[in-house]
Amino acid sequence: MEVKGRAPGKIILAGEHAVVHGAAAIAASIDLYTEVHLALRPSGQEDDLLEIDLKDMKLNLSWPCSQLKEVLGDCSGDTTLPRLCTSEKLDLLSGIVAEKKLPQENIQLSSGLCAFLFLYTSILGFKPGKAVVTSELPMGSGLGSSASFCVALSGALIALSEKLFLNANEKKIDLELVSKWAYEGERIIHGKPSGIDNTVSTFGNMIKFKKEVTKTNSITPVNSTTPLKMLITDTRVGRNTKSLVASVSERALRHPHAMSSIFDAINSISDELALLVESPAADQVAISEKEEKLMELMQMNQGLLQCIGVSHESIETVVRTTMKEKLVSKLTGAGGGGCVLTYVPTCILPLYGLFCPLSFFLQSELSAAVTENIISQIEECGFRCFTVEVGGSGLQVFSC
Ligand SMILES: Nc1ncnc2c1ncn2[C@@H]1O[C@H](COP(=O)(O)OP(=O)(O)O)[C@@H](O)[C@H]1O
Ligand SMILES: C[C@@](O)(CCOP(=O)(O)O)CC(=O)O
Ligand SMILES: [Mg+2]
Repeated sequence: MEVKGRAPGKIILAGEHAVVHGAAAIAASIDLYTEVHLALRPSGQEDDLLEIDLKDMKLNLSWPCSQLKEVLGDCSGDTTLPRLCTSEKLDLLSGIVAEKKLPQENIQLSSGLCAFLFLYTSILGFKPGKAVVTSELPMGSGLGSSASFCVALSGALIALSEKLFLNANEKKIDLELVSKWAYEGERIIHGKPSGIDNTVSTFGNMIKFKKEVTKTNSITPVNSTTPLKMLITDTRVGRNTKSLVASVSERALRHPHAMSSIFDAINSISDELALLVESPAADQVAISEKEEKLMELMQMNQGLLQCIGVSHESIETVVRTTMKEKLVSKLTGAGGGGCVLTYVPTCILPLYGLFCPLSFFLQSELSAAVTENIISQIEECGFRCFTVEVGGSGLQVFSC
């Protein structure tokens, strides 16, 4: 039996990092995906391998299931109750991955491979199988590649374990369950994730997310009344979410009152942004007012992200370059390099202090010209720009 899981990456419009500390954040799925194709090997065959083929990295690794069983011990359990990977188990998994002596340029994949082995053996046990992984997302750059990998993989694993596509089984995939397993994978990669990335990758669209300690997380759909056009700049500066999240927590320990005020301010920005995105705007004047407010909120959020220490010279370069054209940018995801969002308003003229009741067609022509100009200036700095569709579908699982 073979299945394929496909899950999107994401952008965070407001609230990254603060969300780990209990503030609200707004995230939306984007139309860039990770796919995991999973096939079980027929039982009784000589090779009892568990194999992973990371196509984009041209990296193929395998482990005999008998060896995994010997090292990891019993992994069985109720698959409907996602389990935490204990630190003892993580040490065992890290040892198994370290034996493969990954080339230095791929060393950051170790945590992803530990997450793979943990999720596979926890959900399917030691059944021999093969996973083929491809992704359109730049890895480690703030667009949620780790979550989309964990969600696509968990979706495929649950579908296989529940034999979803066999014998006219009409049971639908349990998205809550997939998201919870993916969260356990994210924990291995991020250390202390909020859960926003696996949630938006699983369910898609745009959400307001707030982590709760004693009860279930609060997840509210945000229904945008206007399409949001985002330009993304990949600064190509590598960084690691786990260490950035840890550095913010350390700063919060050093300056608890100041940091908690910043998290509160970010919480208010997320609340306001969600209301704004959902508010109707009947005419060009209302639309342009709404867009200006949105840009102001993003600008304030970027300032606060700089305050908590997660901006970077490359991010500031993009912020300054777009500011020259009166557009606003903020980092997305963990920061420290990675990707930057630039909001491209539909009403460009009011930004230049001009108001003219131009037709929508002329406005969008102008907006395209301004965007092109900005892209060429940003790319001159050695960065890469692309646009994305915001708020599409979440996890999809297919039978192959
Ligand atoms: N397709 C993939 N295959 C294996 N591991 C992956 C894949 N995508 C992401 N990862 C893991 O996630 C890590 C990047 O996650 P992270 O630092 O959270 O950045 P982001 O989620 O923003 O891309 C990678 O270093 C790797 O360990
Ligand atoms: C910084 C954070 O808010 C988002 C991290 O996103 P990414 O892994 O950088 O795509 C962490 C989290 O919420 O888990
Ligand atoms: Mg991540």
